[in-house]
Amino acid sequence: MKFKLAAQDPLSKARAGEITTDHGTIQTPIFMPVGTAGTVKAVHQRELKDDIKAQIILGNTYHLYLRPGLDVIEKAGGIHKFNGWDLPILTDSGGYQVYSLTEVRKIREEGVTFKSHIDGSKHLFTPENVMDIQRTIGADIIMAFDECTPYPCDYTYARKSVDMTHRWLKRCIDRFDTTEPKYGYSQTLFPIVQGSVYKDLRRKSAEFIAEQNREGNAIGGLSVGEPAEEMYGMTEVVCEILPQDKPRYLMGVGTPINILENIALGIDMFDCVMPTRNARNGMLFTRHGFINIKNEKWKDDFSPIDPDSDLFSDQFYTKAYLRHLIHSKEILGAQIATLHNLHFYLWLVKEAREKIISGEFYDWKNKMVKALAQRL
Ligand SMILES: CO[C@@H]1O[C@H](CNc2nc3cc4c(=O)[nH]c(N)nc4cc3[nH]2)[C@H]2OC(C)(C)O[C@@H]12
Repeated sequence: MKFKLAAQDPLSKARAGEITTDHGTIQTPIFMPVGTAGTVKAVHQRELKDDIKAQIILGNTYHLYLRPGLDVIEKAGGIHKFNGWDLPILTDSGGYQVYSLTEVRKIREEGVTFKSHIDGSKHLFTPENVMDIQRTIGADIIMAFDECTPYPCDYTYARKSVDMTHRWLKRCIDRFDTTEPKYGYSQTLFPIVQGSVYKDLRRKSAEFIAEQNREGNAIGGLSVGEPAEEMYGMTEVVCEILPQDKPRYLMGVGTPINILENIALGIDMFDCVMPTRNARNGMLFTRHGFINIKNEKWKDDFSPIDPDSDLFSDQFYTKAYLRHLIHSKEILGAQIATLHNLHFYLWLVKEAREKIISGEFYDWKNKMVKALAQRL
């Protein structure tokens, strides 16, 4: 994997770049639609590629390991062959999902035992087997096995947690660097900075992660309920330490405003369930603010969903019709709203990239953040 910086904003830490993988290039800043179980919910791969112009999507080790299972994915020839997405894929390592999805789990030095949220079967994830699992799934970028420190947590817990995450990282690196890709294309391992909301722990973790000299670095333990200002404070501290010449991935972020503020702090890659999950509930993001399409006010509004958008379905369908579909929990409603939000998120990061290159990012970002906060 290669990363080339194209431009840096003179008034902020924002940068524009390009990541090259064996499945294609990624223009950064980039938003990565979440396709947890091998599908971005309610959207076809063709729509993702041609209409939304997604450049990379996410899969999840925990979900894919449980269902359809590694045997099916291996027989298919890896995740790209299985789901038909032939552009880059990134898989999260499962640590977070075990923490957010399962009741019964035990975290030990060896790893994490957990019961499947699907059938209650018992499993063990260790740094070593999570590397093997991600080799078998076959994503282009894979994440280290870490503990996403819960929020809030006291300093002692956070310090112990980040130390364990660092010991687990060494085990991930040892395993990853002594195994080969299974399907003939290269894979890259990203380590993950932890440290909760404690600046000294964040600095210590960022320094340790930077020392590993991997091809990209992630920031975890955020977007877990902390106030946005705390998130920005930790991102700022970590980006001062992570190397300039490697992409920085802020996991699980976020709202359109979170994304713009973190681009200004030096983040290159984002993922979040918000545009897909909230779409299914009728929350639409636009450049003029956000719309709760279920609101009475849209009942007989026959204007296009988004007149500013070049997306077919944003022009073809009306707000009144989409409101009806969402109220009726019609599948087409989820499809139209999801297409709209993902198209908007990809437009937003593309617009940010162009403003960084033209040197206009700082003023544009401040104007856009004000607009995005409006309820329409
Ligand atoms: C705003 O959406 C809710 O917030 C969560 C996203 N926030 C998030 N922070 C993360 C941190 C880590 C981490 O430290 N390590 C690893 N390996 N992966 C991670 C994944 C993460 N995602 C979504 O997760 C749920 C589905 C609970 O609600 C969404």
